[in-house]
Amino acid sequence: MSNTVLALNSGSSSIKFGLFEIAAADPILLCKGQLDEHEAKPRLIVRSAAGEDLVETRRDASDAEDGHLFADVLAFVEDRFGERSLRAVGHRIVHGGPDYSGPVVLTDDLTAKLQALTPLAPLHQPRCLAPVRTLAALRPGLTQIACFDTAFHHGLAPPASRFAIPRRFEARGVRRYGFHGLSFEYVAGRLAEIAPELTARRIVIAHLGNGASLCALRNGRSVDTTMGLTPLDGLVMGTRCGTIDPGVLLYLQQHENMSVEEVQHLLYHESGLFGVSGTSADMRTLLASGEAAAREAVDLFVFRAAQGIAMMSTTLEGLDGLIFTGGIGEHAKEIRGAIGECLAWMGVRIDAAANDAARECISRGDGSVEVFVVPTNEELTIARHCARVLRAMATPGGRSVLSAFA
Ligand SMILES: Nc1ncnc2c1ncn2[C@@H]1O[C@H](COP(=O)(O)OP(=O)(O)O)[C@@H](O)[C@H]1O
Ligand SMILES: CC(=O)OP(=O)(O)O
Ligand SMILES: [Mg+2]
Repeated sequence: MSNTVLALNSGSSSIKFGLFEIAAADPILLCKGQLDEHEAKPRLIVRSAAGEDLVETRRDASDAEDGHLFADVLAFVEDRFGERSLRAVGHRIVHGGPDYSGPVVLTDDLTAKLQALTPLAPLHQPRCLAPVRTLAALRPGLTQIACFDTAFHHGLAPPASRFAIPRRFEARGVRRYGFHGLSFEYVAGRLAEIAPELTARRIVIAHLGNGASLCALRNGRSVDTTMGLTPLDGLVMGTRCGTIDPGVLLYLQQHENMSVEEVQHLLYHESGLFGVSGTSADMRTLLASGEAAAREAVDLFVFRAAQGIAMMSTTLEGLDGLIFTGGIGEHAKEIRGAIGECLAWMGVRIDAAANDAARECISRGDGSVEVFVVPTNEELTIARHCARVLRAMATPGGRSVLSAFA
């Protein structure tokens, strides 16, 4: 019987998962899949590690709301790998607040505490926590582990972490937290494998997906990032505005008579690529569109990403490596190419043929910045975290679960 861990990556536009065998030094992917809850007939797809279709089920929307898709995932795992093979479920939890620098075992109390952070990540936190409750109801004894997007940025310090508001608010936790940490951690680890000579240099990772953020890395650690107290700050995103004059928020409330809830909805759901194009949040649709507004939305996305990379380079006092990841970063060669052009003055030179082919290294030899495309793997990061927590739990007289990650 294998010891397995199910890693759930609940994002703003999808729930992806991977099932991993955790006996070996590094977790081994057994199968992967996706839950599409927002389709008219919510769908579960499971594929083998090599990508062959294994299972596809559809449910009525009301069944999916009641967690039946998760019951289908458990049934698949138990059927295929044995009833007691599943040792834990690891969850991507977007906001961990100020306390967590690593993964922790979820309890009812912790789940409630994390739920209270919903106003700081309204698009994500409920979507991340709903499966925790569903799985606890389906398998009450099952160990569930929270793996935080914020944890990788735990070491952020002023000035990068500080907002220019009265200090009493910082003491209450109003500061830059940063997100996409599970992705940045994976990519930083992968970079250490593919270009070890770069790890001590000045690196920016661009996670460009439905949510998008940048991370400045020094010696493999996050020293700056574009998202803030919430995943609303920084780059232009699918439906989120990114950095905006805070006076706009006051204007909307004072002169457009919008309520706080309406402003929140506008900034999280109606802005970004969707708001500027007026048609779509999906980069594929916008790139294929002939409309001027779609082109302008893409141009704004590129402009702000390039500005952000220059800003992260200021924190690092230069730039030696730039890595693209996330759905857009991995697949949209037009966006990588356009960002590269905006940053030519900084020594970024993208090789058109390598970029078209999405090779691992896409920079030309005459530039001063090495540019890579690295597919992210948040599920593997979650599985690694879970394996460490389970090992620490299993060590007789060993360190506590929490101190093992300090
Ligand atoms: N071939 C492609 N060309 C351009 N954009 C793409 C392509 N494939 C995916 N994308 C973009 O990636 C986005 C999703 O990124 P992803 O990282 O998977 O999202 P999430 O933030 O939900 O994890 C989509 O909204 C789409 O705009
Ligand atoms: C934090 C965040 O923006 O996540 P996602 O890209 O999944 O929306
Ligand atoms: Mg994602």
